[in-house]
Amino acid sequence: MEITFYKYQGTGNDFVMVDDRGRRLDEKNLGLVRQLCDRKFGIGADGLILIRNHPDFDFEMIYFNADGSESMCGNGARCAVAFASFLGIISSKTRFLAIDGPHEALISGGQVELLMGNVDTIESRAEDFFVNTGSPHHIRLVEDVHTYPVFEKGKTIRYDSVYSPGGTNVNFVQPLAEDEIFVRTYERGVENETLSCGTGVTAAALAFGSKNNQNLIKINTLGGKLSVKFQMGKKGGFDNIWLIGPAELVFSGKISLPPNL
Ligand SMILES: N[C@@H](CCC[C@H](N)C(=O)O)C(=O)O
Repeated sequence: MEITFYKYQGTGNDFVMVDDRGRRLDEKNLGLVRQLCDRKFGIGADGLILIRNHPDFDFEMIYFNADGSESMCGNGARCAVAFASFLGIISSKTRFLAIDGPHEALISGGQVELLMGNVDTIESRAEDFFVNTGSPHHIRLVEDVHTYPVFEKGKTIRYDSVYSPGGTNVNFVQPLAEDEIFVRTYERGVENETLSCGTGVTAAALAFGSKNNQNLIKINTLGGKLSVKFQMGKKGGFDNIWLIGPAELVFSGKISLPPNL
């Protein structure tokens, strides 16, 4: 079978996108997901995204990590909105469905503003924090994120028994100003550091912003800049959480799948 694919990136978090409105791909075929995301034997990406029709929404985003596991992906969702716009499914505004529920988004000049799900609470974990922003995120504040051993420490926390069996993503956050942070993330499902993680920087912004009483946080990642704005509720929750940043088509092509897939 031949598949037409589109490669997108959002602050260096990269995704293979497939217009699967014709339902040609079997989402249970994890071998296929891994093959497409493999950087040596496939196209190469942190994740695969299928765009499908949905009766109640503009489209549905199905997201897979490179290892075939499913989760919510903030950067992937921003790229999916850019892809849906490219395909002519949406214009400047959309309402779509992801694994964690409905989302809204705005797109203009390559920037996508994504409304994230509400967050009820930030949990303390000794000196660290845990926040679920559609996917699970452990947050640790560090003094110098550039020299921090993100892979080694991230992998250890990702497999900590407190997060078993699902595991967690792990974010290391260096404060730069009272409203600005640098974030590096070890992502489960990629099992490595990625250049940026949208749900991760959102979790980091909520934890950092609530500590500093700021509701608009500038974010730096290895792959570029994002921002997160939100409202803090009286009961320790957060709503109106927007993840804002660029999403870009890098290239497109066709791939012939081996017969065993
Ligand atoms: N890169 C993503 C997060 C993808 C999901 C994560 N790896 C998980 O398994 O929870 C983002 O931009 O949010």
